Amino acid sequence: MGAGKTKIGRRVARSLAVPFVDTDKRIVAEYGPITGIFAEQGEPAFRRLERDAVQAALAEDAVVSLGGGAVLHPDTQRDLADRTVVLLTVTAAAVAARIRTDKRPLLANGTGDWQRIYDDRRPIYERLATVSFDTSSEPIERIAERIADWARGHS
Ligand SMILES: Nc1ncnc2c1ncn2[C@@H]1O[C@H](COP(=O)(O)OP(=O)(O)OP(=O)(O)O)[C@@H](O)[C@H]1O
Ligand SMILES: O=C(O)C1=C[C@@H](O)[C@@H](O)[C@H](O)C1
Ligand SMILES: [Mg+2]
Repeated sequence: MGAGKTKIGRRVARSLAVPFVDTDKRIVAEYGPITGIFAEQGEPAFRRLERDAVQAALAEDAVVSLGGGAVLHPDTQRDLADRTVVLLTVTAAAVAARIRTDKRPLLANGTGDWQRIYDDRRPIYERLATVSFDTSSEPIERIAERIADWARGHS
């Protein structure tokens, strides 16, 4: 969470001249704020909606930014196994300055939870990643350009 998937993903897509899809934004557009979905229906319900959004997005020819927990779904793990997956990492110190916790229900108790969640998920993120970029200390535009350059060389 807060690594820059949405902001950097959008710029990577623009640089590669392909469409951009953010699965969180699609869910919000259809069902309203994520905090409300978590509060009213619970996390498992959110994960089901998210899985549907991810499946639809991965059928498109696009740069897709996933929600931070999308990879928890086993079907998404399977789908990503043969895709180009860019892992964005960030240090706890850098993310503390970025995250507005009120928009992220899983961080309602503060950024201390961020590290715990990251540590829990790290093996999944790293297993699925084709390549990894750290976003802690460079501007968004610069990181996006490095990723787009990598992608052009990779395909
Ligand atoms: N390299 C960067 N340098 C400084 N600020 C950044 C950088 N990347 C992202 N940010 C800022 O951090 C915040 C979170 O970025 P963004 O929403 O893109 O993260 P995310 O990975 O999509 O998070 P989530 O998992 O919650 O969807 C934004 O306010 C963004 O402007
Ligand atoms: O890391 C997570 O589990 C989440 C990250 C966000 O992108 C949203 O999908 C939601 O707040 C849950
Ligand atoms: Mg995002």
